[in-house]
Amino acid sequence: MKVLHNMHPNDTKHYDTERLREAFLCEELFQLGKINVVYSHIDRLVALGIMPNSQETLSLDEVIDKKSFGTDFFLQRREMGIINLGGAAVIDTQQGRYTLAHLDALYLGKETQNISFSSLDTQNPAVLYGLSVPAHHQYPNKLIKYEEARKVQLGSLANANARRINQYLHPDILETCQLCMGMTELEKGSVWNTMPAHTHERRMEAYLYFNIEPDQVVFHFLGEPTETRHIVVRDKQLIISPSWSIHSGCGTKNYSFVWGMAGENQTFDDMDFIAMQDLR
Ligand SMILES: O=C(O)C(=O)C[C@H](O)C(=O)CO
Ligand SMILES: [Zn+2]
Repeated sequence: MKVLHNMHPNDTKHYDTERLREAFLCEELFQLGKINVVYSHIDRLVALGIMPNSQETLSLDEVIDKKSFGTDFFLQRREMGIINLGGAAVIDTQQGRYTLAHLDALYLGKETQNISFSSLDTQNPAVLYGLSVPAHHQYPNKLIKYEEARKVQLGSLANANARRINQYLHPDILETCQLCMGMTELEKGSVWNTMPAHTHERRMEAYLYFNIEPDQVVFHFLGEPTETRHIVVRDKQLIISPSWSIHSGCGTKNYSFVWGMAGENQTFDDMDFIAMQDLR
């Protein structure tokens, strides 16, 4: 399990490229036949990269032992959201079986047990991206199909930021303790996400970029609004963004990303927008 620590904005100003990448970026979350786990001390968010091949089932309990989390099983005191970025997947739990097509999502509430993952298509393995945070109430498990996610259209082609936000774990769709999760798709010809940039003091955020071709990159912008830095991000790489940091990106071509938030509130619009003239 990879562990990422908190960073202070005053320290971050002095980071060079390597140190920035170490603190904010996870380069290799997905490996065929494996479950990879990243533990961030920011709001105790855990990111999981789960890529079962069609021959074997991957069991969460085999990767996350009692010692790592101090509980009898992973979701004993946690909740989790999963979005499938690959081929069809089956997720089995003691409470039920769920089939996820490409871009479907699943919410697993506190106390869900015996979780395992398999791919249905030999040619096209499932690519399951999970986020988990502490939870103190049990809400029911729920499958959210891509079509059922709440759709919000933002930006314009003229500003190179036309994009669709798909909100899966959102208070209008289902109740969760704190986890919010969704996926943003940029239209062809649009390259900017989340600009004008914002922060939200009450929530941290994680961005998992995908649909980036091998010869393309996204420049992800982070830092305090007056002390911005960038990290070059490639396909299926993860950025962890503390609440004091902007989180925005500009690609060399259109791309998509999964965002997830945890913290004090679930009010999506509770953002402090940065005026363009204040960005530095
Ligand atoms: O493209 C966007 O804008 C986003 O996807 C914004 C994120 O959802 C976000 O930053 C929510 O706070
Ligand atoms: Zn945000």
